[in-house]
Amino acid sequence: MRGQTSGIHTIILRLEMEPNIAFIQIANAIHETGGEIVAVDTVSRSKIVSVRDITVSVPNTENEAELINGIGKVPGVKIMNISDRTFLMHIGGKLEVNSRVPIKNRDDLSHVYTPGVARVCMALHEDPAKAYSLTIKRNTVAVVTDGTAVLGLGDIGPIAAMPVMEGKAMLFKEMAGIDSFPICINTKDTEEIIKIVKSIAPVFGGINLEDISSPRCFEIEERLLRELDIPVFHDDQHGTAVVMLAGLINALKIVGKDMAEIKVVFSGIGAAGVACTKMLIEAGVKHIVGATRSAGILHRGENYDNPMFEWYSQHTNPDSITGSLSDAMNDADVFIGLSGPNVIDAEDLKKMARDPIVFAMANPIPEILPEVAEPFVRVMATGRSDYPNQLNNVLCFPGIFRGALDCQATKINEEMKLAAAYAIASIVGEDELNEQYIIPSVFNTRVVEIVRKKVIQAAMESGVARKIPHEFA
Ligand SMILES: NC(=O)C1=CN([C@@H]2O[C@H](COP(=O)(O)OP(=O)(O)OC[C@H]3O[C@@H](n4cnc5c(N)ncnc54)[C@H](O)[C@@H]3O)[C@@H](O)[C@H]2O)C=CC1
Ligand SMILES: CC(=O)C(=O)O
Ligand SMILES: [Mg+2]
Repeated sequence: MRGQTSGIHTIILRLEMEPNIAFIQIANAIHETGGEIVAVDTVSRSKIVSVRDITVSVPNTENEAELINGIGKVPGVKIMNISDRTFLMHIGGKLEVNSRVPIKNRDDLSHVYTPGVARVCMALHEDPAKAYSLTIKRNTVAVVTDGTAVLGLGDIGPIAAMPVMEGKAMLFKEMAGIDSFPICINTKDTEEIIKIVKSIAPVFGGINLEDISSPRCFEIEERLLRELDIPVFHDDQHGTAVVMLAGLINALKIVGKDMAEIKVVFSGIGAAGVACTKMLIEAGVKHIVGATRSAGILHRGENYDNPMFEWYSQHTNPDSITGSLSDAMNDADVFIGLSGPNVIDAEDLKKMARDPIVFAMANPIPEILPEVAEPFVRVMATGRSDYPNQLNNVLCFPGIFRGALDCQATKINEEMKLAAAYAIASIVGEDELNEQYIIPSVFNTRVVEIVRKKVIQAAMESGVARKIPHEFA
């Protein structure tokens, strides 16, 4: 069984072993504590001692402690070092900045820097639009957070948010060739965040807002959208909504149900939950019910302090049902979780209508683990990479920004988001579609290109493209 703590967790144990030790003793000690040997490398070997690196995947941190304890008890084996592969990959950070033009001599220097650079500065002073051809603006996106809703970890602050933001920047680069940089801001004040983002905007071709908690994230995005002329995209809202819709389009084909007929239950009415709800309403879903831990099912009969709960209660739950999340699950066709770990159980799934679809998308621990849910559901998806059907906004943000940057869109509008959702769904062919494959892999190299094309088309048709890429001319 895969662990709840953080998905695949790999450690490398450096062991010093006396020559008479049978490796099977070590393998047994690992196996007994739930570990799985991934690789064995011999570092050195002599008549007295041999040193080996054993790479082991462990289900969770408790098993790791047990495993180390177990190996420590094998006679003639000494643990020399334990390294955690995840941490090793973070040493020194995950990003660096490279220059695109070599500086080999004085002449190069005088072109890329002073005095030559001054002429370029003046050209930009006369015509700021040239920033798209003469600076990094054309291909650079800021990944902006205040660290208040980092994955499902909550308000862990801007420093602790950095590994996620560096990760997002890596994904922009690896998947779509977009340069991006983490901007982790040390304030939670809405006005201050808006002011900072507006101040840094000249450098960037787009702003990807990330892991900013609700309801502040809605105002921050709305204001920036109005006040900036470059795309501003809150990934946790719209990237998630695009990918969720893509998954649902395909899951509904499997169960033979229609958007207009289904009943959808949401857990978690935050940034992602609200945006996904809006997207489903746009896609024609009529029957949506949302529930939160504190307020239960949101309904018209109640007044809520949270403005988004108020909006939600007015725009969903047409039958004004009341009760808990568990009550909402009665006869639901689809459950969408964008909240926290283990909020539903098998009993809740048993109450659902035929062929339940469950998207338990909370990271890193879903609302219900697939191994618990699978006996009771037809289609199961999570946000994680270690289960089938990964519904994660990484399928959207690289391609949607690639498209927006390539046509110098002033914004990423609803038309572009819907186009991205249908583009992602279309990658899974009718002959390939099945319960375990409703959404393309994040490593499917066609995703970015297809999303890019459809997004550019939608931008052109909806009048927000400032440039027509040559293949569309
Ligand atoms: N798979 C994906 O691509 C994505 C997944 N997510 C996940 O969705 C969740 C929510 O993210 P955001 O909407 O950005 O955060 P948010 O802070 O805006 O909203 C969180 C919502 O979930 C509720 N919640 C939090 N912990 C809960 C718990 N233990 N039990 C029940 N309800 C709980 C909160 O009350 C709030 O309504 C996170 O776990 C996040 O990792 C978010 C974006 C993308
Ligand atoms: C995937 C993502 O953006 C999140 O869980 O916050
Ligand atoms: Mg996020």
